[in-house]
Amino acid sequence: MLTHPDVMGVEALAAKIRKIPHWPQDGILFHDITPVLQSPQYFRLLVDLLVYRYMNQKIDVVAGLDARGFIIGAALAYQLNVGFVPIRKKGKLPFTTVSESYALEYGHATIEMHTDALKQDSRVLLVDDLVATGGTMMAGVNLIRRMGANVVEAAAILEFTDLPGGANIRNEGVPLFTLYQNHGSIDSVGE
Ligand SMILES: O=P(O)(O)OC[C@H]1O[C@H](OP(=O)(O)OP(=O)(O)O)[C@H](O)[C@@H]1O
Ligand SMILES: Nc1ncnc2[nH]cnc12
Repeated sequence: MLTHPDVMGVEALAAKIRKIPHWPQDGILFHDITPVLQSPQYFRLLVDLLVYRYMNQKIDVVAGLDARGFIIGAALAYQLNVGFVPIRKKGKLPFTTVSESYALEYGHATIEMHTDALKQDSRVLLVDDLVATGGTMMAGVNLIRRMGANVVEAAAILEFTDLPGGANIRNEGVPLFTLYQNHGSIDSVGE
């Protein structure tokens, strides 16, 4: 039985996220979650915090966003004892798909989901690592809703408060949960 994970550990978990200035392009402060994943202690804390939040929410399936949402989402689905649905970048899924295009902080993208991935009215938990502009998360929400399923919550480790992504998602009536909020997607280092 899971005991309540140490919520005080969230600050330390967030501090494990490595910041890389000007990557992949000038002006972006890239938030790299690989140090969290590499740490047995913090990867477990991350998954346990989310398991604890959703274990009594009657989640039918976890959907994860390509690519970092796969890592967190798959671990979460396993612990919640539900299936996992990958929402992939365009051109990767072999069966018939539904797709959504959206704008990113740096560029544009299209994501896709298999047309048979979700049952009508199913209760879906959507997972990614972070919300910047919110374009990716919102596109995932739209795909799930277009398949007639419900987004119980969209969840991520981190939300950038200097971008309107999180607010935009909530304004669309989507419940969004982020473990940590941080002002800092735009790099001021060396400017
Ligand atoms: O809120 P947004 O502005 O949409 O940005 C957030 C998205 O950007 C990153 O993924 P990316 O598209 O870089 O793909 P990756 O996971 O394959 O690196 C991140 O993992 C989120 O999915
Ligand atoms: N600043 C950032 N760091 C990591 N991933 C991102 N995706 C969009 N913006 C990002």
